[in-house]
Amino acid sequence: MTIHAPSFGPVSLRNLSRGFGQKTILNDITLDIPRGQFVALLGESGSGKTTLLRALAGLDDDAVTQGDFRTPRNTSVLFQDARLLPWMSVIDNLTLGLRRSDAKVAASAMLDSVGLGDKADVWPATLSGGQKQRAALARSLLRQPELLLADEPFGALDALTRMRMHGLLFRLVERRKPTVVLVTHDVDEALLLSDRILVLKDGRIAEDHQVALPHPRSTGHPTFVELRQTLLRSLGVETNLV
Ligand SMILES: Nc1ncnc2c1ncn2[C@@H]1O[C@H](COP(=O)(O)OP(=O)(O)OP(=O)(O)O)[C@@H](O)[C@H]1O
Repeated sequence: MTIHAPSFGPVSLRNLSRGFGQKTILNDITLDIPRGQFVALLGESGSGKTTLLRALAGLDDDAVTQGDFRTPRNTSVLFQDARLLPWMSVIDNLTLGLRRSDAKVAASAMLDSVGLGDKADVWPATLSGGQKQRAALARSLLRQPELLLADEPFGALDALTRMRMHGLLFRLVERRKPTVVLVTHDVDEALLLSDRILVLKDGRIAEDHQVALPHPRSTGHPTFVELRQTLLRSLGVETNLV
């Protein structure tokens, strides 16, 4: 399936393929994402979501494209584990490698905005899982990325913390409007946050849904419920049991 977004955006790839051994994981994927769009990437386990994200992040030299492959230089990646360096304070983790004279001030402000203003000088090991992910999010956004790639960033968090993180991510992203690709297993997370939902299946983008619902979204909205059922069915979940 070839997907053309309304305008040529910061992410543009043509005929991306990737296999491991004899197994094709991504099969000729073509995708355009307009600037500032929030895209959620769904798919069953093993469908290739992380493989696609790694290719977009430029972390996979063996992903093959024919023709265009464009992503912004200023891209941040957020993983399921926070990947903070344990021997550096939280604020030093944020400013590491950041070349701007106001790095400390900007990092402090970013920590404030994720609710970790009082944790600047502590070791990462003293943070809870949710706090670590907030620090990782702060580190990513401090780079003011044009593209934020997030691979199940809330996957390891409990349900309540996850809900808080949804609100936080949405508010922070609204400020600067980077383009976002969020890999998730969670259909509600995709529906609550994104402008567009892609479903990866059999190596291809099998479905491409626009989510034209205003924010904040209600899980009870009829369009939400309908799209939720469609997506769950696509993911092989019996919706009458949900
Ligand atoms: N480095 C690798 N070597 C061999 N096979 C790999 C490698 N990386 C991924 N794969 C295989 O590619 C397929 C897709 O993996 P990928 O991690 O992209 O799926 P996913 O959709 O992100 O899965 P999940 O939702 O379970 O995280 C899987 O079958 C996986 O075993």
